[in-house]
Amino acid sequence: MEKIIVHGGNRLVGSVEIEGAKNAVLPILAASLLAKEGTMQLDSVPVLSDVYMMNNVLRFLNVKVEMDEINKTVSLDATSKLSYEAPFKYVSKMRASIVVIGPLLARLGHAKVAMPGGCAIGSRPIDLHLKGLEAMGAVVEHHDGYIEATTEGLVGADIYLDFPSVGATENIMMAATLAKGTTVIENVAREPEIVDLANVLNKMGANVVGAGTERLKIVGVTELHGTDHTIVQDRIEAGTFMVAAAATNGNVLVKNAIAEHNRPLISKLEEMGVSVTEENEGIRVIGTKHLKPVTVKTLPHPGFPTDMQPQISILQLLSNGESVITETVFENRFMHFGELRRMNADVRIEGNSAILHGPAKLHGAEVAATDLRAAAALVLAGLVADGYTQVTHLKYLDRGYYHFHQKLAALGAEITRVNEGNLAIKNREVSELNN
Ligand SMILES: CC(=O)N[C@H]1[C@@H](OP(=O)(O)OP(=O)(O)OC[C@H]2O[C@@H](n3ccc(=O)[nH]c3=O)[C@H](O)[C@@H]2O)O[C@H](CO)[C@@H](O)[C@@H]1O
Ligand SMILES: C=C(OP(=O)(O)O)C(=O)O
Repeated sequence: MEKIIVHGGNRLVGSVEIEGAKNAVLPILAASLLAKEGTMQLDSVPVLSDVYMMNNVLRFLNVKVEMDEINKTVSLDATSKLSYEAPFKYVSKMRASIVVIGPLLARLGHAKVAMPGGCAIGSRPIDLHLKGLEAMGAVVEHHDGYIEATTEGLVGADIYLDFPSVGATENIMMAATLAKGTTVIENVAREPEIVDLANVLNKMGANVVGAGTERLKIVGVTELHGTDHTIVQDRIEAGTFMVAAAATNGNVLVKNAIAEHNRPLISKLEEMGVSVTEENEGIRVIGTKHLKPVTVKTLPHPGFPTDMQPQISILQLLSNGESVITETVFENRFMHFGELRRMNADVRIEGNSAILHGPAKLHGAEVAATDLRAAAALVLAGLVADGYTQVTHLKYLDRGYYHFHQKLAALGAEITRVNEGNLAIKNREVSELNN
């Protein structure tokens, strides 16, 4: 079984490059379906399993997709006759593929997409996506595990989202670009990835105003075309390295990180006593030996991101006293605490809050990643634990982090990724692990 093996105790020092954002590139790849003319040329595309998966969904829909992993580019040509059906085989592997439904409906008037189902962190329904599409005139049917939406032509509508869902905002925004008339969506998600998608759509010829605010106005146009775009930087990957620096009492420059996108995290790090400074080249994080406990509550942007909750919980465990973390976005995003208890973490769960007692003396153990950010958090815990930590179930990590252990190793971590039985395991590690 593949695993990451970390020997804790090293300070992280140096600088680290951050990739383009997974959560921006996935809907932007789906947006290529809207381009009747020309090709899309994307730069700063992160080399992640989720990107391969989305590329396969698009290929199945008859988009020509070429990815260059070395240069981190993807070109997409959706000018041929497209198919309207995204089957279970692909959709079941990645929830985010549900964002093809809005563009397919807008371009073809027909979309048939397998139900994405729930996943580890919560049930994740798509009722808000569908309500928005129905308000624009789509007829939605559920049968045999599929959602089938059809329309004679989408029309602009006034839509209010009960919750500022990222995926629903993206799906409805993309559908509205080719609808007849004006669509106004209120209480929309305001994440930087929504802004990146709106920027791409406008470059493709759409008329989207208000991205980054609570209200989006989209005036429908008749046709969209391909464009060039550089994917916005991944604030969650940047945040993960900021936490890694703070946890190891290190000194790390997170290159080109955008402070504006990470305000809630920066504010919490400063409250804990960590030094965070904006430099010309990025954000420098310098740790402290005496982390202060803090209270954290996850919220839609610009609140504290749920995708940073498992990672910051490691800092809370290391801080001196009682910290609380409350998860309000997903109902089942505390699974990493079960694994962290194996490493001697003192955590009590009360409803949607976790009460953490520090400073924890974490011990190395064999732990299993339960989802993407849990995987990152367990590796971070390993960086500060006594002895060796082995993290398994790395398919989750690969959904969202490129060269994670290599980047940590370059900063000074003692970390390796191995296949059990692979000769790449250093003899010293093997003998110590057997003891
Ligand atoms: C690929 C991508 O961009 N993923 C991000 C996106 O996921 P995703 O777009 O799935 O997240 P949403 O913002 O839609 O979900 C937030 C909450 O709303 C609920 N909900 C959502 C839609 C709906 O129709 N009905 C409903 O009840 C969900 O169950 C969840 O509890 O935003 C999340 C919240 O910031 C992030 O954690 C994910 O990393
Ligand atoms: C939950 C996440 O992603 P997804 O919505 O793709 O599952 C994440 O990026 O932490």
